[in-house]
Amino acid sequence: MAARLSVKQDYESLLDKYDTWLFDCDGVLWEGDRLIDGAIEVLQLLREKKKSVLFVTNNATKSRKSYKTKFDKLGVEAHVDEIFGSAFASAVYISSVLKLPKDKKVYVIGMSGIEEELKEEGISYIGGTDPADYTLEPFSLANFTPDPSVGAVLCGLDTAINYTKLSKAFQYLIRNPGCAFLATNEDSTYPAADGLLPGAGSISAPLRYAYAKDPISIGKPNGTMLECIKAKHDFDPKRTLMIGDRLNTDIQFGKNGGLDTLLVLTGITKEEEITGPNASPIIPDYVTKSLGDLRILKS
Ligand SMILES: C[C@H](OP(=O)(O)O)C(=O)O
Ligand SMILES: [Mg+2]
Repeated sequence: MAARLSVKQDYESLLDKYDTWLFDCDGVLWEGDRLIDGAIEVLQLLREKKKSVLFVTNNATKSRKSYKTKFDKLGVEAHVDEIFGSAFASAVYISSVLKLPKDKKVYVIGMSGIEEELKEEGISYIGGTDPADYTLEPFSLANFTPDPSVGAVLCGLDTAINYTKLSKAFQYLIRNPGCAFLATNEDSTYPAADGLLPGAGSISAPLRYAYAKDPISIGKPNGTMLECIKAKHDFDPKRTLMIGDRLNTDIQFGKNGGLDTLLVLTGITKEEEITGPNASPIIPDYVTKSLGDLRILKS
């Protein structure tokens, strides 16, 4: 059973036990552009205590650089090399694991975050935010000239998803058996400021249904993200805490990587998913209502 944190001593023992603190973003630090109450103070406190603070988000709509801008705007101290997004991890995967040849391209369903990270990694792409794909006109196969250099389809959260993008991605997959099918992440939902919206997994769902194959998913809970972090930061997994709001991504990610986990209830996971007859089998080590609860350490 997860330990419920409530009194100051509980939080003090976390401070003693963990040197590296990995933070999920949506639902932990913020909902959309609204900060979770107390998040700034808690992060400041951890830095004052010389803890290493890293941000690990499945949200691929932004690159690390754009996240830095968001952190700055919200008044939260963060540095680009502390930020790990699934757009970045996907670009690293394509170049280092898939080793997509330089003359090949990626067809992107997704937004500028993916494009910026692909560019940064020297990977060519088409689709994405290309205005030619922003159309509600019926898709015509007769008028479609596929780019023969497409060697991978990468699908992330795309708030302008349409039938043309899905059809092009599908064509690339079925025409070329060697074409890799990748997803930045598979979150079914996304915690926006005013409620839940479909997440990146809901964008790739029509494609995986049509293609009858699952994509390789890069983000949490899969290990690629942790590999990216390990490549840049030295940390002892036994003294590292993963803090998240979603059981099947954040908490499972921590478990897969041998990290302890803290669940907050300010995002996706609700109380009934961790207690009672319908509780999930994914059990975090600790639960607290909100990251802001750690402010008790200042009193
Ligand atoms: C919600 C999730 O972002 P995270 O919670 O990992 O920051 C996502 O955008 O799919
Ligand atoms: Mg989250």
